[in-house]
Amino acid sequence: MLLTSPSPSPSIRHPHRHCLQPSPHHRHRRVLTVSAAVRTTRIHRLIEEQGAVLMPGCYDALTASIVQRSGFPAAFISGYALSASLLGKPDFGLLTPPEMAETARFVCAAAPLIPIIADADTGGGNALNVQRTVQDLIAAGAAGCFLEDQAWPKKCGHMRGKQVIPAEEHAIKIASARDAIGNADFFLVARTDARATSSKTGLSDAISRANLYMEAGADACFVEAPRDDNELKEIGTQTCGYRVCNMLEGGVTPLHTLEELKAMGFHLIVHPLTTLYASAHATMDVLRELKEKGTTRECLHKLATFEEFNQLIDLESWFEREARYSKLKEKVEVRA
Ligand SMILES: C[C@](O)(C(=O)O)[C@H](CC(=O)O)C(=O)O
Ligand SMILES: [Mg+2]
Repeated sequence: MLLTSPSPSPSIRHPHRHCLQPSPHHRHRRVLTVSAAVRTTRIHRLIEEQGAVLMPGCYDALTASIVQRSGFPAAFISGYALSASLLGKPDFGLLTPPEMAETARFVCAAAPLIPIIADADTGGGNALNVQRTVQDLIAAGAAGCFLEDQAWPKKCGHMRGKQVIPAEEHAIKIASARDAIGNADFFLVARTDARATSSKTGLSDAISRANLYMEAGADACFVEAPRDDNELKEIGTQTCGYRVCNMLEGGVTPLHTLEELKAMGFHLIVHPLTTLYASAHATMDVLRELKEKGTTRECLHKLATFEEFNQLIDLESWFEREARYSKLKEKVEVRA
């Protein structure tokens, strides 16, 4: 045993946690084994209650607050969407972990009622960088993170030209993330991008990596970019632990409903780019019209109204607060 994690607090056991049967997909050398005791976090509890959890992506306080108000039980801060919204750049390894942690602080404060998982990309370097990244996300209020095995600089999982680091190296990063988490309420998703590295062996390599990362201490695994339903089903039966599925509109994986994916064995269903694409589409549409016609008079139905938007950001509660402190000021002035 190379590394062990601190003993987690005793908690509920669940059937998906470990592969009890040796599987052909356990072909990587076991470099480390962490404690098999079971952890529980907000995300574990949600999965146990709902079976499968639908998690839209967000990229700022406003989108996070809309996700919460729309009644979703959890959200995901997408690296792709943050790279686009903060930098105006593609998901090409340009976004840094401190930028993600800083955004996570605003996002988590804006949607305090739901757990929010942040995209940690590759963790910013080796096992030590991973620990700083994880601790910054915990301090920001995030409920978990995705940590992927791409080589830096990484790329969006559905783009060409991705490379992965050796499986054992990523397993060590997962174990170091587990150590950094300690007893914090933080859910660790190990992602592998190995499916894209070979059309012949990519899927089985990805599955075997996912299982190795589960042994190293992840709470869930995420095989990125399966190509069809057969691949989804194979991942849903051959990987251990809870499973993440990524529903990217326009990506390489067919889109499915929550219920369909639940039946295939998935537990966290992420729609990372739905809010980003919806707002980009709506903005382009309305600006095209403004440019053409010189006014928005005829497309007001495409915009939130002044009242709607003020409601969204809870304006009334700020007027109430203002009034409360004005009254207090009057009282203080009368006494003086
Ligand atoms: C999930 C993801 O990591 C993200 O940053 O949102 C991206 C987006 C996507 O392509 O779906 C990824 O998969 O790399
Ligand atoms: Mg990402």
